[in-house]
Amino acid sequence: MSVLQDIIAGVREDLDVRKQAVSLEELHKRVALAPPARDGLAALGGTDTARTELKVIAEVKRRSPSKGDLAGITDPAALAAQYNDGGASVISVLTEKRRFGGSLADLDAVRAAVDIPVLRKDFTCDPYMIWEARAHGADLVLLIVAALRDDELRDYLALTHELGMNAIVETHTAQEIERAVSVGAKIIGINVRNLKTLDVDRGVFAALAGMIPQGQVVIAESGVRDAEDVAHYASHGATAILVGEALVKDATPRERITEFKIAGAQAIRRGLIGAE
Ligand SMILES: O=P(O)(O)OC[C@@H](O)[C@@H](O)c1c[nH]c2ccccc12
Repeated sequence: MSVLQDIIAGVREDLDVRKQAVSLEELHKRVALAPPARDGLAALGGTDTARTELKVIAEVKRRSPSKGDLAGITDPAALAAQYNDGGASVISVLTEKRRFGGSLADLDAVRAAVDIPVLRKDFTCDPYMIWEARAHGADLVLLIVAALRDDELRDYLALTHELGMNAIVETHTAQEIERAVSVGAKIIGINVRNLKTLDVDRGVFAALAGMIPQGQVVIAESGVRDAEDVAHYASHGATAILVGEALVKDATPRERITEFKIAGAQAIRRGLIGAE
């Protein structure tokens, strides 16, 4: 079994427990009463024609299969507030429990702490999880192409939009990008972490980003360590970067995000001058 299949098997077991506790009908009611979703696509610059700044999606990430414990985040709300103050456009909250140490409680805490859009980052493998995300105040969900068939990808994307949310459609290969584009994904993430080996190869972004049609939001996911990595992704066409480890381990994440935003904007400006 691949790492991804293995993770999803655990996600399904945990999901069964939650389904017993809260029925889909109950979630429908909660969603009907929830305030409407915020516009995550606009927050990521999806409606801009010219890219002048690099957006940052800052992640609340406690643990990962490749690195183990990353940070003992005692107050996810306080961390999210720092991300917000530093200039993040979206906060990502990992809710997967077994490998990433996350929870819906983390999502709730972050949702209550910030006004910007929040991404529920999980291994979406059932429509229930999309309803659940919305019921807990999420504005975006993650759909991983490698984990879904085309019909599922289409259905889940449609449900996400019906609930007023946006999806980040995550890819790793040229073929997955083609699938994401063909189902009409507006926000496409390229995760440079190989799901089989868990190795990071930042060159993957540069190799694949050009395949994504103009006008789509392109997110560089994983492996941002410093301003140089940020500049690398920005100069190869990223609209946004998704950063976890580097921020949760930093003593001053607010300042770090600001630094990343400056590095990103500079790289974009250099690219524009170079293209003249
Ligand atoms: O901690 P990093 O290297 O900055 O990576 C963040 C993010 O890209 C990573 O957490 C991630 C990308 N796609 C995922 C899917 C599921 C879980 C986690 C992820």
